[in-house]
Amino acid sequence: MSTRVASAVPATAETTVGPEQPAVRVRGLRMAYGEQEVLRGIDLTVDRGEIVALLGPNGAGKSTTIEILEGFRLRSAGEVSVLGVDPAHGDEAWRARLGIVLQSWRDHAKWQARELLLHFRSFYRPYDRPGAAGSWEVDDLLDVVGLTEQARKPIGTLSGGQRRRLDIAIGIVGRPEVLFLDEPTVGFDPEARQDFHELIRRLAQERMTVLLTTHDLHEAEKLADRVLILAGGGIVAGGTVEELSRQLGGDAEVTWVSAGRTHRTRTADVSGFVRELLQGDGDVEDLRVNRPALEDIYLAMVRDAEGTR
Ligand SMILES: Nc1ncnc2c1ncn2[C@@H]1O[C@H](COP(=O)(O)OP(=O)(O)OP(=O)(O)O)[C@@H](O)[C@H]1O
Repeated sequence: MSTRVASAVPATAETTVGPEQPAVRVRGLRMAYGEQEVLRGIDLTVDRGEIVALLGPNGAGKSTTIEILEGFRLRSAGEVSVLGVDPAHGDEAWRARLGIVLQSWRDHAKWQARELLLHFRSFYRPYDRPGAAGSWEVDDLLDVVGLTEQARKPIGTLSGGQRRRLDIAIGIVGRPEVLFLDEPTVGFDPEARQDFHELIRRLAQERMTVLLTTHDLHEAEKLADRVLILAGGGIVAGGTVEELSRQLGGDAEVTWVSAGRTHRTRTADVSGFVRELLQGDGDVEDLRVNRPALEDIYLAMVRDAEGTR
């Protein structure tokens, strides 16, 4: 757990976050490490109960962004609010409303999973609110993350995927309102990945807000309501995966052969174009439509954004 950070960032007024207010709101966020400017003024909003994936290449600033939101790192400039509080000034009661799963985490290899969860739960118990579900019963939580059999095993004997599930259990033991996950499924096999996606979706149905980072476009596609692509110091695109596909890869390539010659054109309106083509006088053979894969579009966009830095 991090210690609280002192801040040069002016405090913003604390507000109560109602259902209509976003869980996370960021405006003009900038971050420099010495001379290196990593974030150049990013804006993002995450609504209550939403699952948002922050996608981007190595070094894009994904961890930096969520560490600022968690209150672990002080920003250079910009406005940030998480559950109505500026993270640079968040107190322990605010911190108890967040869940955090870092990229890697190590504990003493001889501790047992159940013991460790009981220990972490004791930090959250004082902040359980009357009438609310409160922090998890540890045995229920072990069951939910699929670690019942490993409950009393030393942590050092867990596999990589089991260790990651324990990290996630630690992150959610206080039943957070907002959960930050930094590359949560690294080391998971496909089955564990699918279980994890189901778990996160189930938690989001209970109005938990999730902001996760990933390199994996397929993971973002499977899990997130919305994807934000961070590259070159800014959010270069955002939306649902379908919106991104339309926004970024709207033009499909249509090829066909007519009178022995191959023709090629790009269009956003494939059906309209093909209808007109087929209604025309010429013969049309070997008609093909190619849409670029989302992955190719993503890679091209990241290359563009990095090229303009
Ligand atoms: N404490 C630090 N001091 C100096 N530079 C840092 C520090 N932390 C991160 N950086 C630099 O900031 C940039 C962004 O790093 P960050 O870890 O936020 O990126 P990321 O998108 O999470 O990358 P990855 O996908 O590899 O985890 C990198 O160039 C990194 O070297």
